[in-house]
Amino acid sequence: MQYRSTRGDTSPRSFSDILLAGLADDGGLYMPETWPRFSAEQWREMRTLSYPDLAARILSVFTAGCIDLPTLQTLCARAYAGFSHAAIAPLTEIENGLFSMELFHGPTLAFKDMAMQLLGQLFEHVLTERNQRVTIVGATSGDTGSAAIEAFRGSPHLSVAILHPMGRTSEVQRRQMTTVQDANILNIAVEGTFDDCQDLVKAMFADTGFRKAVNLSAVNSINWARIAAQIPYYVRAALMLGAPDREVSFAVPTGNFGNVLAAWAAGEMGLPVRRLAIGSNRNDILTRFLTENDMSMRAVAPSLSPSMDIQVSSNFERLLFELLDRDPQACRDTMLAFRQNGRMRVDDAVWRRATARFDALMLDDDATLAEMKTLFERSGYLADPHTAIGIAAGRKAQEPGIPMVVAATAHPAKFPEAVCKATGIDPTLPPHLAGLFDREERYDILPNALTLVEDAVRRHVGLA
Ligand SMILES: Cc1ncc(COP(=O)(O)O)c(C=O)c1O
Ligand SMILES: N[C@@H](CCOP(=O)(O)O)C(=O)O
Repeated sequence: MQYRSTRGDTSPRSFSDILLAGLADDGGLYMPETWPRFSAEQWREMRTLSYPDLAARILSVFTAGCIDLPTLQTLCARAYAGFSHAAIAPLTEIENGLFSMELFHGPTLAFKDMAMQLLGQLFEHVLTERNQRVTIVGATSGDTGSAAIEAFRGSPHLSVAILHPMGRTSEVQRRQMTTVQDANILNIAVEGTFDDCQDLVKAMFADTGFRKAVNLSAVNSINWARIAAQIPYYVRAALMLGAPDREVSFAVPTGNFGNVLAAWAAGEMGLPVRRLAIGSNRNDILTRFLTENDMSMRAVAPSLSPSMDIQVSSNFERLLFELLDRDPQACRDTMLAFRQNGRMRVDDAVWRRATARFDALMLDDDATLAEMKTLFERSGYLADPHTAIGIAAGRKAQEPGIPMVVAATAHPAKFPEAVCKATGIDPTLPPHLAGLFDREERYDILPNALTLVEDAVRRHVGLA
C-alpha cells in the first residue's frame, strides 16, 4: 500500500513513512493511493473477531508491505489491554433504532484513545525498527492532547509538545494534560484558539529547517494513521447490527472532521454505510457547508462542547480531494483560496456529491443542554455535550428500518459543569483520575507566535 498527498506530492510513501511524516511536504494530507475493499464474505468473517483482532485485520490493509498481521495483532492487543470495558467500544440502544457507540472507555475518557493507544504502539514499533527519534507536536482543543500524552509518556524514542488554547478547554481536560510530569512531555498554553494552535503545527511543518532539526511528526488526525485506527469501531458496530447484509448509518459530533471521515472511509472499503450525520455546536462551518454550500470562517465562539470549537476542519481536505475526483491541483487551489479568502463555495455538482451522503445539524448551547436533559429524563442516558449533539444529529437523520449509530465521543465526567447543569447529576471521574484536582500542574504560556513556540520545542528536545 502506497500513499499520496492531497496536494500533488506524488513520491510514493509507505505506511511507516507517512506514520512518521504526519503531514506531506507540500502541506497536503496523505491518502491511500487506492481504497482497499473487502468482499461481503470477508466482512462476515470479521464478525467473530475480538476488537483488537478486528482492528489488526482492518489496519493490515493499510500497513501492507510494512507491518504484517501477526505483528499488528500483538500491537493491537497491547493497545486495547488497558480499556475499562471488555467490549472496548460497547453499543447500547438508547432509543428505538438509535444506538450509542461508547468510545470513551480508554485511559483519558475520550474517543481519541481508540486510535492514540494504537499509534503509541505503532510509533514504538517503527522507531525501534528504524532506530530513529522524533518530536511530536500536536494541537488540541482538549482531548487529543491528553490522549497523546498518555500514549507517549515516558517513551525513549520521542518527545511530545502539545499546544492547547489557553482557557478554552474544560478544567478536567487541562489537568489531564498538565499534571503529567514525564520529562518527554511539554504542555504549552497558547494565547489563542484551537485553530491558532493547529496553524502553528502546520507552520512548523512548513518550516523545513525546524522540521528537519527536530525530526517533526504529528499525531493529530492530519496523520492518516489516526484515521485508519478510527475505522475499526465503525466496522465493529455495523457488523454487530447486520452488515454487510444490512445498511447502517452513523452520526458523529464533528470538529476537525477526522472521526466522521473514518466512517466515510469504511464506506469506501465496502461497508454498507448509508448516511453520515454530523453534529456541530455554534461553530458550525461544516454544517453551513453541508446545508448551504457556505464554508465561510467566523470568529470561534467558546461553547459547552469546547473540543468542537473549531473553524478550519483539517480533514475536510481529504473529503474535498475525493469530491474533486482526486485532482490534487484542484484540491490545492481550493484549499489555498479558502485560507486566503476565508470562505469556500464548491461547484453545485461537487456539493451535491457531498450532500448525497452527509446530513448536518447545529445545536447551540441551550439546545445542547435541552438535549442532554431530555435524553436523561427519557432514557436515563447521561451524555456529555459533544455526544448529545451527535445524538440530536442522528435522531434527525434517522430513517425507518436503518440503525443509526451515534459516536459517543467523551465521558460525561470530562464536562461536569455542563452535565450537572443539564441533568442535576455530578458525574464522577473513574478511580485512576480521582486525585486529578490535587496534582501539580506544569505548563508554559506563550503568545500565538511561531518563533516563540518553535524555540520552546527546541529547548524541550535539547536543541537550544
Ligand atoms: C469529545 C469530542 N467530540 C467530538 C470531537 C470532534 O471530532 P473530530 O475532530 O474528529 O471531528 C472531538 C475533537 O476532535 C472531541 O474531542
Ligand atoms: N477535538 C480535538 C481537536 C484535534 O483533533 P484531531 O482529531 O485532529 O487530533 C481535540 O480534542 O484536541
